Amino acid sequence: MPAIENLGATTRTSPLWSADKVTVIFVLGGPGAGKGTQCSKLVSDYGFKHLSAGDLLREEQDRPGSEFGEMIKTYIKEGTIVPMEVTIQLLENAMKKAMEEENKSTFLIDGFPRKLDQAHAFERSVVPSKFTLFFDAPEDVMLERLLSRGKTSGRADDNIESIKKRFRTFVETSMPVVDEFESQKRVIKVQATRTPDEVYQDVQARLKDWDIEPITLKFVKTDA
Ligand SMILES: Nc1ncnc2c1ncn2[C@@H]1O[C@H](COP(=O)(O)OP(=O)(O)O)[C@@H](O)[C@H]1O
Ligand SMILES: O=c1ccn([C@@H]2O[C@H](COP(=O)(O)OP(=O)(O)O)[C@@H](O)[C@H]2O)c(=O)[nH]1
Ligand SMILES: [Mg+2]
Repeated sequence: MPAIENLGATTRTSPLWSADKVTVIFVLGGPGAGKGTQCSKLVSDYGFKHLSAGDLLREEQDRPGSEFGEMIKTYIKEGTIVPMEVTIQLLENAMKKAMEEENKSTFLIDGFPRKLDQAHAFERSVVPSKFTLFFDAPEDVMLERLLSRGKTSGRADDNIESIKKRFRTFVETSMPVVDEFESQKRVIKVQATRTPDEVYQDVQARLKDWDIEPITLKFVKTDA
């Protein structure tokens, strides 16, 4: 991947792609709600391309020579939102790559947009989203999951200090994004407290309402 020396994505005044050609489903929910877990399930059944904004930021943070590495590290540890120019450029680059190399056109964008300015800039300059899949869980459930993930994740933000800050950012900065999409009737809200499989059953049922069906592999019987 080229260095993101070109941060031009957000300066565009019209979308790079049309929503007829490229489908974007935003996946939101508090830290630990299970976004990544549900996205993995969707990838295998629906053939979507899964792009986690957090994973792309961590990858850029660790890329030798990145001019953004130190900045990203600080924002992640503090649970605050990295300036949108960086995240949107990383997402656009990854989308382009998946279109060219894997022929993908439907994207699950996980953990983004976490702030209203990002939501507006992405839809204005990259592509309007179709809807948002929102995973709802109370903080006590999310806290327990994150502390448990922290035992093996190696993530600098899966500790109690960072988690508290992330919860605060979620309530103050990210929920307004969900509320705005909700007011536009573009949110599928799923209760995320049950087991991963039970949550996934709900997700599948709700996607059906939007005419989104799993990929079915057809086995044609042939005469031997
Ligand atoms: N429905 C669930 N019930 C219990 N644990 C879950 C559930 N969904 C995810 N987890 C676990 O909780 C942690 C956070 O899940 P993850 O998918 O990484 O959430 P997010 O991407 O929203 O932060 C992981 O350790 C994951 O295995
Ligand atoms: O659009 C984004 C997505 C993530 N982050 C940062 O990356 C961290 C981890 O995000 P991730 O989605 O990986 O966390 P999760 O919710 O899955 O635990 C966040 O707390 C933010 O600091 C950000 O700045 N902008
Ligand atoms: Mg995640």
